[in-house]
Amino acid sequence: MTSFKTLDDLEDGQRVLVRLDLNSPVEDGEVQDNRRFDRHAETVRELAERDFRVVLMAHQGRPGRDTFVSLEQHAEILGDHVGRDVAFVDDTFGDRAISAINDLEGGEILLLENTRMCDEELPEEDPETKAETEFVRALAPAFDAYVNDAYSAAHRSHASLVGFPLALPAYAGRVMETEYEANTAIAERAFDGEVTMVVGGTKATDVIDVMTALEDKVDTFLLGGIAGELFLRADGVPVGRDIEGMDLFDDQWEANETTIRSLIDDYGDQIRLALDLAYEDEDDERAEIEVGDIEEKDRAFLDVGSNTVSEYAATIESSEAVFVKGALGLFEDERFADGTVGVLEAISETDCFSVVGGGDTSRAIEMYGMSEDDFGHVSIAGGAYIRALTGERLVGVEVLRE
Ligand SMILES: Nc1ncnc2c1ncn2[C@@H]1O[C@H](COP(=O)(O)OP(=O)(O)O)[C@@H](O)[C@H]1O
Ligand SMILES: O=C(OP(=O)(O)O)[C@H](O)COP(=O)(O)O
Repeated sequence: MTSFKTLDDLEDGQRVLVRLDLNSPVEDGEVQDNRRFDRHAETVRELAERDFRVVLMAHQGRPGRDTFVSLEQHAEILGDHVGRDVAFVDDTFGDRAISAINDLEGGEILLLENTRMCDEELPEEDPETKAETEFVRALAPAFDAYVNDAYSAAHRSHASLVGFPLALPAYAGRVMETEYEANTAIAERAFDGEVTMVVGGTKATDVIDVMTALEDKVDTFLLGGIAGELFLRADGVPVGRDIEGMDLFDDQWEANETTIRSLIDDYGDQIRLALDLAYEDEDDERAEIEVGDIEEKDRAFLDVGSNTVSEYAATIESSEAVFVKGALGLFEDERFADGTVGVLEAISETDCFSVVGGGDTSRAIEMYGMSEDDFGHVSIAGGAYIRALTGERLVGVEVLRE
């Protein structure tokens, strides 16, 4: 279904430059292990086992932010996942990088420094301009082939993602292949039965964009999270009060009220809203209330209620395909995880085709002891996943296809 070349098309024994997305949370300067390392390790291991000289590029954070750090720690974490040494050189494309690349033997792995430490990486420019940068012109001649595995960064027109494919024969890595296929399935595949989409999380515009793009493809949207509350408010329920320190409702309501109302008017039959909601009572316990009994906007709701979970689970059970974007509640707090965990468990127990995306939502899978193997695909992409769902083409994928 794709027209890009994959690792199956690579001739053995070459010098390959591989772009990964190891962008990770950083706490007190310490890079946190996460599933991006685990997934990319498969591509890296395969290349090393096939005796390629493997040179890796990746980014971390953005200049000016606390998360903008060296990739030295990433080399160690990735090495643990690959089961082989991953050497590191603190240079992106200068003499030290070139010399470390030239010293590699077949089967050895080297990670270059954070691509965003190179001035030419970040400005969003077209692939032709990126291919002319000194970064690409200096590094490309040291390689026979370029592999892009960084699906989750493929919406960025940065040199390491779009410049090299014009300078070298270009291939998709295993993560790129799998993510592309799963995340475009909703737009490109025809399913025999019902297609259901669970939408929640904190960003109303993401939810609106997905619903607008997919109203022809999805039979039922199950709403929750902050986005679901904004739809309930449009439906006349007095909800949408922030918990202290958060500012999630009023600006989003102002910016999106008209669109939400017209979505309800146009596609009301496809949209299911919570029947009940959960909140924290005076004893700090989870309590629930039917939506019809809410009279005033006097408290923050942090999850959908148990009747909603049962209803949503029943819809999931009779679906042929289920896609998830966004959490149904504040699942990081165990008291308010029932909605998110309930729908994920329902998906994991049926044999429907399923894709779970969005960085935060997919974290709930391991937090609550579920297994990734029980889902069709768990995406490691955030922004790129949303773009794929809404039919937007990803520039990093397009250059590989060309
Ligand atoms: N009612 C709610 N109140 C506060 N936070 C919520 C609520 N519902 C969902 N969330 C939060 O939404 C986050 C996920 O939002 P978002 O970033 O939009 O989705 P994702 O990261 O899955 O793409 C979760 O971390 C969750 O805590
Ligand atoms: O983590 C990433 O995106 P995501 O947070 O949307 O999943 C990518 O590495 C892109 O990073 P960027 O959003 O700093 O360009």
